[in-house]
Amino acid sequence: MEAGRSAATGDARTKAALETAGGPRAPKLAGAPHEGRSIVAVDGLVKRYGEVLALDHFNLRIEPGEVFGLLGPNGSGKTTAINCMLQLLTFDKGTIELFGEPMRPSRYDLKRRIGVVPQNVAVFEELTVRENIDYFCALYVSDRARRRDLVDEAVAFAGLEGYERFRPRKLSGGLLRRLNIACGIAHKPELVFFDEPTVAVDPQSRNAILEGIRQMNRAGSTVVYTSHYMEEVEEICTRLMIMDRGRALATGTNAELKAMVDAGEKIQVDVPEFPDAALERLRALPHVRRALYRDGVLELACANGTHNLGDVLAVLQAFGAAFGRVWAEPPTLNDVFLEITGTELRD
Ligand SMILES: Nc1ncnc2c1ncn2[C@@H]1O[C@H](COP(=O)(O)OP(=O)(O)OP(=O)(O)O)[C@@H](O)[C@H]1O
Repeated sequence: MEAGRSAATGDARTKAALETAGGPRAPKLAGAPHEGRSIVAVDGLVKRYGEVLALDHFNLRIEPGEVFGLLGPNGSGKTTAINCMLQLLTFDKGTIELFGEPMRPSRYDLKRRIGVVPQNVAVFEELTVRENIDYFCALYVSDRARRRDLVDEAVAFAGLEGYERFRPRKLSGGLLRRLNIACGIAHKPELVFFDEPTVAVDPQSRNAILEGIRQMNRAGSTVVYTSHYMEEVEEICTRLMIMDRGRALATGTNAELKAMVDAGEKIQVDVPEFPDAALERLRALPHVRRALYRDGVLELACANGTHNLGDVLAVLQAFGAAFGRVWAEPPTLNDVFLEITGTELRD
């Protein structure tokens, strides 16, 4: 699902935010305890939309301080999982605890500690950038002076200085996305859900968004980040889950996931001429799993290691084989996904 300018309405977010904040007059509550407990704990979650099984006994644990990635192709259940956790959707089975407490639609004390950046841009067209941020911040923070500071900080955080008096329709797609983020995080939540925040944004805005998320995390927020872009998840997430068809397929750090499967480093070398004996020597290297030579290209699949390329080039040199372009690719999360599901993660 792609966010678009046509989706720029504050109504959806207001509903979510009011639900989340419990309204402007919701009581200010002291932080509930969650020391020593997962900040997110989901067990056996089942969600059906009629015939469609969107979440199939889904389990999840996220610890305080993590940038946790939910990575899966379109339709794998990422948004459904988030919306269930936020109690914006009812579900058929399972339990959800946030901050160590059972999450319920009426738990405004928990909802106030959460920020949500929804997949579809949801801001008010008739309000300026600053008014939009202030509006959403006011759902959580009633003190005007405090709010002024928070809005200033959110404007700076999202790189929206100079645009504060603009209405959303005057903003580029990337700036609109940044406004969407500023509206979701101005109240400085402890736990923030970002649902595919970089879909359809330019590279500059994308980098600003990812850097902003890192900063929030350094300042103490736990982040849940959904994406179908594996490069982004690899870049910013401390741990991640690969999802498909409503199920958690694998969870771990980048390195742990790659170590779980047989995916190794791929090496290709352009070699105009290559003797069979050299190919045999390559195949005898302990970390080389497969070596093929065809159409002037040497293709190797190696176990993960640090000296793969050096060892391969040393064999080429020993046989006096002249070589051209050299290309090496470490294993990617796509390889992990491919190995588990038999299909590509990329759309
Ligand atoms: N309101 C709905 N009614 C019926 N089916 C739905 C609805 N929302 C989602 N689904 C279905 O539930 C499954 C999970 O969808 P969901 O949007 O949670 O996936 P996603 O991983 O967030 O995908 P995307 O990246 O496209 O947003 C899909 O098969 C989707 O078609």
